[in-house]
Amino acid sequence: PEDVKSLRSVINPDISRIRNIGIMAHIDAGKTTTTERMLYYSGYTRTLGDVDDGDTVTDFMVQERERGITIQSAAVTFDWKDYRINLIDTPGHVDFTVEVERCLRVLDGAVAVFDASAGVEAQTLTVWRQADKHQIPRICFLNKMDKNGASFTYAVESIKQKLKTKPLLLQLPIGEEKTFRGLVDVVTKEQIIWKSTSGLDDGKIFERKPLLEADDPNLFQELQDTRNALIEQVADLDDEFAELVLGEYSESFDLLPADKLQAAVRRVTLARAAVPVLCGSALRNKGVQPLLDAVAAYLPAPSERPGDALKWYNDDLCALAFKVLHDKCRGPLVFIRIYSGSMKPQSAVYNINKSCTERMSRLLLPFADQQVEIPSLTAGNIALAVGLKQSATGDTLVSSKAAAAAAARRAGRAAGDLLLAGVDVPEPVFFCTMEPPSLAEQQDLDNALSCLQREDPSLKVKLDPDTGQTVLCGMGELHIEIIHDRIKREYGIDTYLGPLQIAYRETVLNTAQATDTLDKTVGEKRHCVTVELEVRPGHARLTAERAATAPAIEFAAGAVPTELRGAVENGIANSCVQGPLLGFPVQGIDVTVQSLTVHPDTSHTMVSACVSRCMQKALKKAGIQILEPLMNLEITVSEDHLSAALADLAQRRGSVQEIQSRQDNRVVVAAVSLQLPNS
Ligand SMILES: Nc1nc2c(ncn2[C@@H]2O[C@H](COP(=O)(O)OP(=O)(O)OP(=O)(O)O)[C@@H](O)[C@H]2O)c(=O)[nH]1
Repeated sequence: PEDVKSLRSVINPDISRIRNIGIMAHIDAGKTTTTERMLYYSGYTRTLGDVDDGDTVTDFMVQERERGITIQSAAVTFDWKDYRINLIDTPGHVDFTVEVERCLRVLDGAVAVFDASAGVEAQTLTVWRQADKHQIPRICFLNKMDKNGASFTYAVESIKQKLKTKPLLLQLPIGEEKTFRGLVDVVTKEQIIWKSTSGLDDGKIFERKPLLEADDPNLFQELQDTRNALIEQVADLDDEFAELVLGEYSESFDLLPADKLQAAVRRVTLARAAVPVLCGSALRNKGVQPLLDAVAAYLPAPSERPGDALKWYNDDLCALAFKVLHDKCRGPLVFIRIYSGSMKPQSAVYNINKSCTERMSRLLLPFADQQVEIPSLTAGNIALAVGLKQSATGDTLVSSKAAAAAAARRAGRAAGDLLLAGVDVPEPVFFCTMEPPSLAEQQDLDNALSCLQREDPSLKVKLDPDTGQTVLCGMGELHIEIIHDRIKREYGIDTYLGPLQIAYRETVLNTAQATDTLDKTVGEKRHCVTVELEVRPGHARLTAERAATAPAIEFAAGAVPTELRGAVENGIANSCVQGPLLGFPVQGIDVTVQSLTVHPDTSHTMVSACVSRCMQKALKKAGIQILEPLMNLEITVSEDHLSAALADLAQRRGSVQEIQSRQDNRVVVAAVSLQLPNS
């Protein structure tokens, strides 16, 4: 049909016209619905997809359609007016924060979507902090203005309080809840009303006209007040604008041209001094087009973002692989963000992380639900490369080894240091065994798991040394379930999952000393070691950084010759792999090696073995404590259910940190040790 935009429009738009943005939100705030509407209004999809029917473009994995939540973040490209928008759909579930983090690295800006009846919720706070860390300018979209309980004022206040940011009100809603029907544009002083045409109510048609006092005196007054406050707020944050306001327009803000205000709001947003706030209802098809205008107007182009790649590489290629998908027919598809230079199909790239050269066959643009083959792509863009076999999520790609060396010289660093990003992966908290239906399928299973690990660095796969079974370690129950599901659907292996277990840790309660001697003659040689050591609770035991780290080791003065330190450290590390109580890793301990006596013929392996055995003794004597993973949670309940929720928390040994009020509801902020679903 003709009304679907030609997908072969501009391939390489001017960099100032590119917007690489993400949508971040609490689960169920309406991210998917908003994305769908964006694609629809920009002309790339013919029908309005509906999440509830499981028929959307971005939620393309089968499991996602069934579960109705977004797991894999997919990049989608579309054009809005003269802008190329690359949208990276970030997941909202807490099991997938690693995915969120990875996507944030390639974004230049973000839209935070909120449920206007709930304000800022827990997951948004987490993602918001991650975006702070990556210095990403944002705009806020208060969605669900049509919903019962929706409140613009409440949501704005919650943004101010919880996100500790300065909201810039660029719009006001016309009506609220059932009566929500349009917006006031505070910058241009216009009203935007969506027309209910008979039949198709898809929100494509709306009217924009100046809001006059006669239209609605109260709303008009509200607009005046909000606009004056906005102007003062922006003048406070931007000197150039302050000069203008204090000079030419000091008599009347009314005459201040919209484009001057807009330019100042843009500067303030890019400087991350404040955050524009817009509102609407994606489901009711209201507010999405102005949101797209705001993305173009206020969020940065790739060239407006800080970064060293351009400085290092000049016009040479420098790109980041930020996502790997495995496609049945085409093999691995690697999503790539280009920071400098350009890319061509049928060309070689050098992967700095893997120190290898690879060839890509084709280059695709992920236009809405179609992938369009392209002849080249320049800096600032996002593409899909076909044919890269080694590159994994987080790898840096450049044109050649020589180019990497040249860039390293310019940066005054080693080539291996010029990586764009490493992804910090938190320690997994759940694990379980996975078995193929027959031994013959073990190899296929291993292959499937290694593909999945390339896509998802938060999935860990181990071999149980005692049973030889494959063990999956993941971020949550849902994470492991989805991996299981994908192995069945995508690789055709119906695996058996053992019971889910929690990845506990062991630590010591007290200080204890132990000595041990190992005396063994192997062949001609006598190996003889005596060690004396002390273990005690690590002094930084309870801080988060320390939590996952290896023991801190000290050597008493003169006790251990330098050439044997490695062997002693190995012995200590080995003893911490499996704690003496339940066999979980030992962490949060300090060790002092007080003395070591070694017969001249003794091998390093024997030294390690003796130290390890001595450690086990000391650990047992020191008394072992099990550490449980803790989960922070937020429970929203009505007043009537508060006591029941608190009782349930108490039963689970949860600790309540705070009870807040949110409109008519109460919000319990608590920490609970992670428990198995049916325990
Ligand atoms: N009343 C109302 N409901 C909405 C609106 N937008 C979305 N919803 C509903 O909210 C629910 C969640 O919407 P989604 O778009 O799936 O939300 P999401 O943030 O993508 O959810 P996850 O992918 O699971 O994180 C669906 O039932 C939508 O129909 C809105 O503007 N108003």
